[in-house]
Amino acid sequence: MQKQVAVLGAGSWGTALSKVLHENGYSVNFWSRNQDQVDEINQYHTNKKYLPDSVLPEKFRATSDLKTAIQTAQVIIFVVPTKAIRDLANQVAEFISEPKLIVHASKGLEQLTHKRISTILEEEIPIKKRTAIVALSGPSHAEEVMANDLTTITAASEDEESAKTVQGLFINDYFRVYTNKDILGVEIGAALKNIIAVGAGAISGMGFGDNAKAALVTRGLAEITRLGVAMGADPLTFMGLSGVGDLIVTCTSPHSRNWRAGHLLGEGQEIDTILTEMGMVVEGISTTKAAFELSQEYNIDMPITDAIYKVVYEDAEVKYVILKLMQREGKSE
Ligand SMILES: NC(=O)C1=CN([C@@H]2O[C@H](COP(=O)(O)OP(=O)(O)OC[C@H]3O[C@@H](n4cnc5c(N)ncnc54)[C@H](OP(=O)(O)O)[C@@H]3O)[C@@H](O)[C@H]2O)C=CC1
Ligand SMILES: O=C(CO)COP(=O)(O)O
Repeated sequence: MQKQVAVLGAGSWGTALSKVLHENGYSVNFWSRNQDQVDEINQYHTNKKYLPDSVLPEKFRATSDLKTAIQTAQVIIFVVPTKAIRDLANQVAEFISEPKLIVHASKGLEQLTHKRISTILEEEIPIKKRTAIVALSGPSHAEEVMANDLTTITAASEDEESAKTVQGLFINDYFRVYTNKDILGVEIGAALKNIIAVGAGAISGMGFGDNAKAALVTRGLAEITRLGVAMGADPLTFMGLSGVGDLIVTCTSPHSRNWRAGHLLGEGQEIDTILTEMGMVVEGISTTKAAFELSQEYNIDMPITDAIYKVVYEDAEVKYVILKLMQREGKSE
């Protein structure tokens, strides 16, 4: 029997992933909570708010009926902002009558609990209602996937067979999927790279150049790895797609909302204004607080996260904290 896949969340990434699945021949229950958006997708084949320059395949359909989307699917993919995952998972669990493969493609840490997304899903979807949990992550701007630009990504799970199932769902000539057993490392890399991307945008907004960008990416990778390893991740995971790969893509591209938010911060705008005007999720802002608190809990030195925290949560001037980073005592690499 051909698999039916529910994709929950019709922002830019949910739309792009649904398009890949549709092109791979799967039946996609593409769910949005917004009926106007569902009507736009079904009638005009566009999703103007989130992907203004893209056109969707003509036969592609969306729905606002969550219950049917869940009940007719064998695989359920969550692609909503991290802060929406717990509540949505709780609703979804109500509709599950037989075990489903649970996947998520979101990148963040729950702000209050500091929990990873797979942990939230484990807590909200009872074990008898799921076969496994897989995280799908890697360097992948939705806009480029919509244009069939070449993309690589990783499917991470403690259950290797389920990771391979997800690999099989998505892999095609322009979208290459690897598997990885270290879901903890993959989720930590995915969440924390957004903080470094805010920093990369900020130094660009302040007018600094490529040397500064390279410094931030490299030292950002070092601090992400330090925390990830302390939490139990394999250090090599951070050399992969969800570590250095995603750092490169988000720290060097105006496609990245995290980079764009940082750029505006660097130009001197206020964070609240930036987030209101952006109208899309900027995960790095809430993850900064969770990562800052985790760095204290694990007693890990994370100077870049600390700097961004001071700007976003303590109103420090961005120029001041970036220059302070350079004035720290000399260290061994
Ligand atoms: N964009 C990208 O290129 C990539 C994004 N990601 C990750 O994917 C996740 C989603 O990002 P993205 O699609 O870009 O986000 P967007 O901001 O583009 O869209 C968010 C979507 O989630 C929906 N949503 C928000 N809150 C809720 C809720 N409480 N219940 C149901 N639906 C909700 C929004 O609906 P509404 O319009 O009604 O508010 C919207 O459809 C993030 O964690 C991001 O880091 C990962 C890889 C690439
Ligand atoms: O995660 C992404 C690309 O891999 C998208 O990053 P932004 O959320 O910053 O746009």
